[in-house]
Amino acid sequence: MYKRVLLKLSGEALSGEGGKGFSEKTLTYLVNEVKKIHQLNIKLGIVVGAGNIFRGKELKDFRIQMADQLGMLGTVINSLYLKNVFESNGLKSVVVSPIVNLPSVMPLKYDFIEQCFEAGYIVLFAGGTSNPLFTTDTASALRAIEMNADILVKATKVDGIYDKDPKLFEDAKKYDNITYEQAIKEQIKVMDTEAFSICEKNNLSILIINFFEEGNLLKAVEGENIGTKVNH
Ligand SMILES: Nc1ncnc2c1ncn2[C@@H]1O[C@H](COP(=O)(O)OP(=O)(O)OP(=O)(O)O)[C@@H](O)[C@H]1O
Ligand SMILES: O=c1ccn([C@@H]2O[C@H](COP(=O)(O)O)[C@@H](O)[C@H]2O)c(=O)[nH]1
Repeated sequence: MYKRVLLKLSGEALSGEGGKGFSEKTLTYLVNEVKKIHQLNIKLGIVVGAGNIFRGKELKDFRIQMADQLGMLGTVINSLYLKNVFESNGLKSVVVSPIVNLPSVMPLKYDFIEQCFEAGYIVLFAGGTSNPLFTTDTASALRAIEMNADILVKATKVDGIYDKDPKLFEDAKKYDNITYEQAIKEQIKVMDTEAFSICEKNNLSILIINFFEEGNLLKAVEGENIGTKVNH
């Protein structure tokens, strides 16, 4: 079983697949899935995207530098939203981010994060990398390494990495394992190349799983053979 896990959630884990905003049904599902792993006493960090609010590239009339700042703020909104939902359901959590100074957001400090983990808090890393022109995939790779995670679990809308996009091609073939090098070379779009590259340099395994399949998160943390594993 993994002891320190960075979970990357799509913004759609809050809205439902393809949706915008927040869905009570999806959030209840999310809380139940997270509860199953939190009770194993693992140190859990979460990076959440903002596809349910803004993805920079979707704002066509904006310069990307500006649009991405809205996207990063979207991740702060989602993290605060999640903190509230978690706490209403008995899950202690803290939001950390270098990009905003709000009463419920703490600065990102390694010693503080470690104290939170020791006290059983889920740490929500908000604000992406703090820089436009990136996405929360890259942020999750950075934060995973900063928190010394054993694994980066990307919980998304597909059940792993395929040789082509399985949402577009019915004949796409799934990989159980793939190297970082192959993922980068084949320009696999399920995760940013930057994220693959950071994980490769720091020897951090990635597991891609389908978030919307009940029990998957627990199976992933327990080391079951699901999804697609990316390593050397
Ligand atoms: N080779 C591939 N294998 C698997 N999925 C792929 C592949 N190429 C493209 N995809 C697509 O990548 C998508 C997942 O990446 P995407 O960036 O949309 O999700 P996310 O990172 O979970 O969301 P968000 O942008 O909200 O953080 C899948 O829904 C899938 O359609
Ligand atoms: O480091 C970062 C992370 C994110 N952004 C912007 O936020 C949105 C939402 O993140 P997703 O990973 O797409 O869910 C992203 O599209 C960027 O616009 C950023 O600029 N820098």
